[in-house]
Order: sequence, then structure tokens, then C-alpha cells
Amino acid sequence: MYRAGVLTVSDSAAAGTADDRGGPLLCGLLREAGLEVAEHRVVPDEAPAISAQLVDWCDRLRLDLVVTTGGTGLSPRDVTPEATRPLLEREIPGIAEAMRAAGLRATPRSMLSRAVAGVRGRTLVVNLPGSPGAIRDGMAVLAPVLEHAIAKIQGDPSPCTPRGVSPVGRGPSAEEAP
Ligand SMILES: Nc1ncnc2c1ncn2[C@@H]1O[C@H](COP(=O)(O)OP(=O)(O)OP(=O)(O)O)[C@@H](O)[C@H]1O
Ligand SMILES: Nc1nc2c(c(=O)[nH]1)N[C@H]1C(S)=C(S)[C@@H](COP(=O)(O)O)O[C@H]1N2
Repeated sequence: MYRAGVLTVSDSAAAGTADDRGGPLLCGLLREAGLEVAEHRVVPDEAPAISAQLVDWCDRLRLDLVVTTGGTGLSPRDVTPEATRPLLEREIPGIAEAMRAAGLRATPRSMLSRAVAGVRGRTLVVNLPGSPGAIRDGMAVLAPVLEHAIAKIQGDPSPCTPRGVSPVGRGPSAEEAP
């Protein structure tokens, strides 16, 4: 079973002045998607704190997946993408693009998230926005590709057969037709 870490990035949750609703929600959705949630921490919107946690989870604990929530927006304190991007060896722009695109169905503000996703070592790292709605929408996009993405990052040599994957926004391709 793949092991995940959940990092809530929120000044108010870290200070204890607001409940962290996003972190526990995200943990539950990851478990529903079949992952073990090995770590869950809350840090303030401070780049050094975010970076240190990501490096520890990717390099020391060698988690398969790290998902952050919060701090991806336009407030001056929002620095999660800036803290994440330099740590990535390869970006996966399609993940962040797909989550922003899907979120537009719920709110045009989806385009205001600057979330990034990518690979560090054997770990898939994904930023999500902080609101519970954004977490639900983001996980609906992410969950169907998680296992395949992690397997490929970790060197699974098997061919990428499209079978069993429901395409986003289209019918089956000729290749998939019976
Ligand atoms: N951990 C969380 N649990 C519940 N709601 C959250 C959480 N983090 C953010 N939100 C909500 O997401 C929306 C976006 O807020 P904002 O951009 O200010 O958040 P943030 O930088 O992610 O976190 P914060 O403001 O707590 O430092 C707000 O409505 C906020 O209440
Ligand atoms: N699907 C979805 N995406 C969303 C939202 C949402 O409610 N649903 N909120 C947006 C808003 S209002 C902001 S400001 C940005 C960044 O949020 P963050 O700073 O909490 O990361 O995410 C956006 N992405």
C-alpha cells in the first residue's frame, strides 16, 4: 500500500485560531483512494517550514505521495508553490492544469490557485488549495491517476494501457474500442 503525507499550510490552523478542516478531509479522501496516510502536519505559511517538511518526507521517509493543502493563492503570505517548485526534479504541469480546469466548474476562482505538482526522488508531490471544496474537487481529479503515476515514478516498466481508465471529457478512443 502506498504511503502518503498530508501537509496543511495555514497560518490560522498552525496558530490554533481556526480548525484545520482541510487536512483531515484530505487524509480521509486519500484513505478512500487506497493509500495509507503515514504523516499529517500543520505548518504556517512560511517557505522554510514548508520546504523542510517536504524534504524530510521525500528524502528521509521516502513517502510515495506528499499532498499539501493551502497557501497556493494570491495573498502576500501564500508561498506554497514557491516553496515546492525548487524541490521538484521534474514538474508535472498536467496535474495542476487538470485540477484548475475541473475546479472551474465549481468556481471561476479555481484559476487563482498557483498550485504545482511534480516528482522528487520516488515521491509524487502535489499542491492543493486550502478550502474543503477545492480539496474535494482536486482529489476527484487526482485519485484516478495516483496509483499509475506513483508506479511510473518508481520505475514500473509495464506499458501504459488505457484500459480501465475513464477518459476526462471524451468517449473511448479507437484504440480502446472493443
Ligand atoms: N486548513 C483549512 N481548513 C479549512 N479551511 C481552510 C483551510 N485553509 C484554508 N481554508 C479556507 O480556504 C479559503 C482560502 O483562504 P486563504 O487563501 O486565506 O488560505 P490559506 O493561505 O490556504 O490558509 P490561511 O488563511 O488559514 O493561512 C478560506 O475560505 C479559508 O477559510
Ligand atoms: N476547485 C476549487 N478550486 C479552488 C477553490 C475552490 O473553492 N474550489 N478556491 C479558489 C480560491 S478562492 C483561491 S484563493 C485559490 C487558492 O487557495 P489557497 O490559498 O487556500 O491555496 O484556490 C482556488 N481554487
